[in-house]
Amino acid sequence: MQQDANQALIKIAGLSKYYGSKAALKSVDLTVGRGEIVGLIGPNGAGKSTLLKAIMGLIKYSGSLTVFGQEPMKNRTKMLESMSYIADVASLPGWMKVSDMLSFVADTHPKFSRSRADELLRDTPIRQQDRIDTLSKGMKTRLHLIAILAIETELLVLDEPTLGLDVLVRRDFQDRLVQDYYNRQRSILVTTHQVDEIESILTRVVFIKEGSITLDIQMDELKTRYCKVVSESPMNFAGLPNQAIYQRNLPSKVEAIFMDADRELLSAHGDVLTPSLEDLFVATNS
Ligand SMILES: Nc1ncnc2c1ncn2[C@@H]1O[C@H](COP(=O)(O)OP(=O)(O)OP(=O)(O)O)[C@@H](O)[C@H]1O
Repeated sequence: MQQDANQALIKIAGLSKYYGSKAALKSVDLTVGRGEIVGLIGPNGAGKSTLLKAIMGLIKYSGSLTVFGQEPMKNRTKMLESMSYIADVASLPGWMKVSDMLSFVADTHPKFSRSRADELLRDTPIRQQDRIDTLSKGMKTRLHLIAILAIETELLVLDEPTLGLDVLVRRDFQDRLVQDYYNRQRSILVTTHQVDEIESILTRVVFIKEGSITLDIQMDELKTRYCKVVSESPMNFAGLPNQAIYQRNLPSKVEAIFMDADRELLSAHGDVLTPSLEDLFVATNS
């Protein structure tokens, strides 16, 4: 499924998903293009996993959804040749040895590189002869990520990929993702609650809340449109053309987040900084 460079890999319009009378997704529109690393960020129960499952053709939905121009539920096998997915619950066969599991993936996935997997594995304490059920929870997740990283697909869909991993391994995984992205022009759609850690590798962020997308913005644009004012004394923004979208009063300082505000006017009130993704997430979900 080779596509031309400008074609959207994922195209979603008016996507809704109901569980009984409960709406998990409400008319979601989202397009993911080639070379993008998109972070799908939202509070618990926002609909992130549901959206990824729809993209993977694992659940029924209403609305329009194509991946590589195909409907996932109808062309799942073909679609999986060009994309890889890791769910938030790692499920590897515990009775297998690591080497057998990698051989199994090699036999079943045409784009799996066994030599790449072996190379990645050498940087970990996991040995080829280890039985999977003797590995710690974090090591199992790590093995799963290695298997996924060694599949050379154009699109990676990752649901909470680093859950349960220590900070060193999380950082290593993110660095490898970026290397792959720059080297191979892959696209990545990733959900995570580790907002602050993922921030540096994203090109775009999508906030989702109660089944609806509340913000969809390139990281560069986010840095120019939003700012954070920090002051050690109480701030009074009365009279400013833009009011803060969020204010946090701490014992030692006051922080306020603004959108499309005049930074020069704000500088009279405190230090004007670029908000972190976490700041923005809290501001838009409070
Ligand atoms: N199989 C299901 N049956 C009924 N309701 C479901 C099912 N799966 C998800 N939901 C509901 O749909 C909503 C969205 O769930 P989803 O798992 O997509 O959230 P999420 O953003 O991934 O949350 P988290 O960050 O906690 O993993 C929630 O209200 C959830 O209870």
